[in-house]
Amino acid sequence: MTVLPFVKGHGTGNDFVLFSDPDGSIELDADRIADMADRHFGIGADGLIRAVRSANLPEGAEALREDPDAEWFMDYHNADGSPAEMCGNGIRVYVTFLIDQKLLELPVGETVKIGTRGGVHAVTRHSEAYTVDLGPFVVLDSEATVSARDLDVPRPGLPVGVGNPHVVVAVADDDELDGIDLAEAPKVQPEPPDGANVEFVVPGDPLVVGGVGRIRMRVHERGVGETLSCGTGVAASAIAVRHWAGENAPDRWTVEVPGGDLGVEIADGHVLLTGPAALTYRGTYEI
Ligand SMILES: N[C@@H](CCC[C@H](N)C(=O)O)C(=O)O
Repeated sequence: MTVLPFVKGHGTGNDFVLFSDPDGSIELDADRIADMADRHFGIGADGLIRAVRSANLPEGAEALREDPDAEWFMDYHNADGSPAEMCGNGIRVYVTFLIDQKLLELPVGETVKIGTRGGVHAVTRHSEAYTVDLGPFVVLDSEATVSARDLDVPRPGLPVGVGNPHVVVAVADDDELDGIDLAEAPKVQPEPPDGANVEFVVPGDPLVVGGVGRIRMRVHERGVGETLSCGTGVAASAIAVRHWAGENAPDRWTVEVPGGDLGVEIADGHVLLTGPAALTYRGTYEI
């Protein structure tokens, strides 16, 4: 039997189990990860993050080719055990974990490069939060149609890529947003080949206050279900609403999710996400 020490953490209520495996020697299959993430029979989390030195796994070697400074790789899996390219909330919690475990020194104001399946991302530490550069984004030309339980008719959705796939749907108002039942996965047509995270948004009224755009969002995450927050989903939502709003739309956005508020900035073709990260619990898990 192996006893695995783990830490739990969250970013605006999107929660993760994190453990350290610098040599990449701990093998966990999808079923085991799903067992650990189970909220009734396991530890419970939206995702599981393994801290591995990039040099010690094939995807990490690719990250090192992209940027030799990416010493650490965020090996991210959703609660159902599926791997994901990127997690905007998880990467802030991951950096907090590396600092906590004394695997990384990162004074306030400094930046670290982290390898992920979605490329290398720079994370900058502030006193109360982190900013992650999610890199360039894509707004796809193709329209999608999204239906969800308790949403009267299917709605148009905008496919947005921020390293992982998203489809963003605008709804009429707060009542409509709150009325959607996300216990069941929304259906996207045509079906995205690798699945998608689906965000439902209500643009603020007024949309812009003090030069900053405002959005409310709920999300159904691929491989998880409804979560209290999704960092890449927040970024995708700001990109979609900015796209719909046209030329005079701002570059800075505040997105309210059930777990709190996150900041988004679009600069030089990149999308930057700012938010908090916290470690909440330490334990051991027997394998
Ligand atoms: N919660 C994350 C996204 C996690 C991965 C996602 N479920 C996927 O499969 O793409 C975030 O904060 O970005």
